[in-house]
Amino acid sequence: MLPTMTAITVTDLSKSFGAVRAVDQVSFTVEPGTVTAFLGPNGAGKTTTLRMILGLVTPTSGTALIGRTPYNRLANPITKVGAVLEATAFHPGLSARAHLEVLRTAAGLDPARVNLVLEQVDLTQAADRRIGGFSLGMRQRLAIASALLGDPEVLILDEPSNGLDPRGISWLRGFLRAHAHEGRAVLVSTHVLAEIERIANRALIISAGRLVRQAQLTPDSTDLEHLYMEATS
Ligand SMILES: Nc1ncnc2c1ncn2[C@@H]1O[C@H](COP(=O)(O)OP(=O)(O)OP(=O)(O)O)[C@@H](O)[C@H]1O
Repeated sequence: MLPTMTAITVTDLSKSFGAVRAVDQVSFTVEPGTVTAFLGPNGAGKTTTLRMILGLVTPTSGTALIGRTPYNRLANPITKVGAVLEATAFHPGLSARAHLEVLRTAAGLDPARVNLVLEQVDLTQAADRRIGGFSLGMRQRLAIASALLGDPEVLILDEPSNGLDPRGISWLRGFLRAHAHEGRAVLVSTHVLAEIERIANRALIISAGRLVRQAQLTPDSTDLEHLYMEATS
């Protein structure tokens, strides 16, 4: 287990875009050592919530804390929180290794981290190729490698299995489970219920901006699809 444990605490978080109430009074915690699935229909407010936790969207009201600190006030955020968001932009002319090296240098991390995360996401063979030539799955692996670079205690992933092949999805599942077993907190937004059901300890279901269900999950007894359909009907 890690020496310092960090959780995510979201309290009465709301965000309006003009007349659209994208997130409405949402409160939840993500405990260390767990995988929490963040589920909900298209447009329910998942990405907006994750972006508020990461300080990329300013809440209309409410708070989102990493441990006891808002993301934007963390001393060296890359070492606390790793994030994979939708449609990550990379410089197409850089190699995967160069991209990671830029991040590593900016954050003052150990040079050995680059090879380590490349290995973790199985991109070592492609490390010196231009990102412009990468497939969607390879970009997704690079986004995950970037999130892992600072060896963070909290992982926030928006649709991380997007573009991954079956081997990649299986790897991701094992990886997220292992990450939580080490005492880290994992919050993962997904539409692939069958995938997340096998590894999540907890589900948060959001619909039309409101948190409509929180449930503990057990691998054998929970029918996540049923829970989801019921909560979002
Ligand atoms: N920058 C923005 N400006 C205006 N409206 C926005 C903005 N970002 C999100 N919204 C709106 O907020 C609502 C929630 O969107 P959000 O992207 O958080 O949903 P989501 O649950 O992540 O959806 P999906 O599963 O389709 O990715 C939607 O109605 C969306 O149109």
